[in-house]
Formats: sequence, structure tokens, C-alpha cells
Amino acid sequence: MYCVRNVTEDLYWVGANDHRLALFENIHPIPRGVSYNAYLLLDEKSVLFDTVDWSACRQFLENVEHLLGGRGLDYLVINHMEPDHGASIEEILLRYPKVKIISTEKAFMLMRQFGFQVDGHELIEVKEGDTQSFGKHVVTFVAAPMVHWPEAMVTFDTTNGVLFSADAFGSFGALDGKLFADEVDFDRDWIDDARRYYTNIVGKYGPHVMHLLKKAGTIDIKMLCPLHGPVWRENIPYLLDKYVHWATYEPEEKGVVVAYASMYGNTEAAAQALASKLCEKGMTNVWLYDVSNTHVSYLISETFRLSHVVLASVTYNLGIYPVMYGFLQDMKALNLQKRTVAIVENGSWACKSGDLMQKFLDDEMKGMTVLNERLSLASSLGEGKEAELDALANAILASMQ
Ligand SMILES: Cc1cc2nc3c(=O)[nH]c(=O)nc-3n(C[C@H](O)[C@H](O)[C@H](O)COP(=O)(O)O)c2cc1C
Repeated sequence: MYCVRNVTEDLYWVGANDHRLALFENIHPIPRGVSYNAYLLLDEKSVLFDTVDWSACRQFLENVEHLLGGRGLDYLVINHMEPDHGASIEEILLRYPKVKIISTEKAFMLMRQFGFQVDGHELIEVKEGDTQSFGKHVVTFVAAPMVHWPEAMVTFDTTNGVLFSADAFGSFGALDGKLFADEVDFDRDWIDDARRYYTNIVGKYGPHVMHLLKKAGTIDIKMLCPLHGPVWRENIPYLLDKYVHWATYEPEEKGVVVAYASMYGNTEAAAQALASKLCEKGMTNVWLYDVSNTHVSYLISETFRLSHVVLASVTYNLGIYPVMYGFLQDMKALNLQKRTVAIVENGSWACKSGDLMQKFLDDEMKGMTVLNERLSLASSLGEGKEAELDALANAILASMQ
């Protein structure tokens, strides 16, 4: 049975939702599932924009077949060939062998590399600024390298202002019927997943995203059709503003993420005490996470959101606690910058974690300001530590002015 929705009068969502996948890219937990979006335009020509993951292929094919109603498929535009969108290309080719595939040179190269059997079909290689008419609708192709793979492009329908934005403006989370962002309370129920999706999947490529956003600023976008998550037809500046923050590594809010690593609870207790101090002093936008039981994708997302980070770690065999070290490496890998960091260290006989975290932040990352004040624990937060704790909280607050 088909499951489709109208996007405009002649454009349809033909994607599918996946609640079975536990880990996106086999790394990131997606407890609310994910959608694979594809779109079918029924103009004088019939045009399919992207395909879906293999797991959603059957539903997708039923959707396309239903809407075509016996009509052939004229074009398949592949904005992004990554297998969670391109895996069903061959199934389309088997059913509609006369379809012409429009994509970039790099995408065709990668399709061959992945073993997608596209040769023998009509391939139309496009580049930045090329246009194509499908009847009433004329589209233009815009290169979007590294958003989030090198072959990516986006397609802008100049007739109605729809931007097929590939992985840009996407989100984790299954749609479950609610196709449009204005059909949900996005700021309450979706923004955390959208941020976690962006920061972990595309976060590294901020300059490339800014490049695309600058190009997008020159066209009159009425609708954003991403390959995951809701379609945007209202309040697009809200999402663009979030993207500018994320892509330039500017925090969205003044606030503190406290990430702690603790084996026996003493470093955790210090993190709690610091959070209480901050709240007592008026900064209540404070969020505590145990790195051992919080997937790092959530830590990354929160670190992109907030201006300040407290790293509280035990020393572990003369090193940083391994899970905390993993978090630091992820921050570096995703190019996170421009945060103010406070350090809490703990060691019972040879405390090293503070110096090592400081060195990592100074040497390996860009634009991180580490506060001079540091809370240093010998096993636990003893009575005599009140002044140090206070000084650290004050330093965090002072750096927010
Ligand atoms: C496996 C293991 C290795 C540790 N290695 C060190 C170390 O090299 N240097 C040190 O000063 N403390 C070391 N510690 C002690 C911890 O850094 C920390 O002081 C202690 O676990 C108390 O903090 P917690 O209650 O937050 O876990 C180690 C503890 C464990 C369990």
C-alpha cells in the first residue's frame, strides 16, 4: 500500500520512515527513527528527486508506482548518492529502464565505485548553474561539495522556489505522517534531533555549509525539501539562523554543558556542586552529562548549542579517562571552536587529567579559551575546596559577560 503526501500541487513526498534502525551510520542512536525522503514531480515530464535507503525501498517503489499510475519515469535527479539515499537507484532503473539520470560527475563516479549499475542508461552530467526544463518547472543545479559528501549538489526549482537540499536542513526522527515542520512543534520536539543530526553528520564542514548558505541567500527559497526530516514551507529563517550558528561554530545560547567522567562518584559530586553554584549565582542554563552513559553524539550536540563547557575528568592510568578522551577527539574531529572551557580534574596519586585536557584543547583544537581557574581534586571534593569551587563558578560567570 502506498504512503505519499502532497508537497505542492504537483510535487509529492514518496519517501519512507524507518523505526527499526538503531544506529544511524552505525554510530548515532536514533530512538525516534529516521525518514528517507524522496520526491516525485509530475510535470510534462515525471521527475524523481533522489531515492531511499535499501531498508525503505519497497515502500518507496510502491509510492512511485502508485503516483505514476502507469506513466513512465522520465528523469531521476540524484542530488546525493550516499547509500542511505542512493541504494535504491538500481531498483528504479530495473523498473524504469528509460529513465535519464541527472547528477554530478563525482556522483556518477561514486555510483560506479559502489557498484550501482548505472552505465547503459542515459546519464546527464550537470554542474553548477546548469538548468533543465521539465515542462512548467525549470530547475537549476547548485554544487554543494562536502554537504556532506564531495559529490553532493542541491536542485532549485526556479518555478516555485522549492529547494531540494540533499542532506542540508535534515534531521533525525521519523516523520510518521507529519511531513511539514509547521505540523509539529519543531522548537520543542525536533530541534535537538536536528542539531544532533547536523553537528555530528555535517558539523565538520562548517565553511562548506556557509558557502552553500551564501549561494542560497541569492535565491528566493519558498520551500526546503531535505533528504531526512520535515519539509520547510514556513519560518525558514528560523532554521537558516540555526545553520549559520552551527556552521560558524557560534553558540546558540549562553549556558554551560558539564561533561563529567567519574568511576566512584566523587568527580560527579564535584560536577553537581559546580552546577549548584552556577545556578545559585544566577546561571541556570546548566546541563550535566555523564560521559560514560551519554552517547557522544548528544554531548557534541549540546556543546554546539551552549557557550561554555566544563570538562570534569578523573585521571586514568596517568591519562584522561578514555570516554572523556573520545569526546575530546570527537569535538576536534567535528571542528568545534569558540567555546570557553573550565577544567575539573581528579587523581588519587598522580593527577594528570587536567594538564592533559588543557594540552589537548590548546594544541589540538582551534579557538578554545581555557579558564585559568581549575578545580583540582585529590580523590574527592574535600571541605577545603569551597574557595576553589567558588572561584571556578565565578570565573565561568565572568567570562559570560
Ligand atoms: C583504573 C584506575 C586508574 C586510575 N589511575 C589513576 C592515575 O593514574 N593517577 C591518579 O592520580 N589517580 C588514578 N585513579 C584514581 C582516579 O583518578 C580518581 O581519583 C578516583 O577514581 C576517584 O574519583 P571518582 O570517584 O570520580 O572515580 C585511577 C582509578 C582507577 C579505578
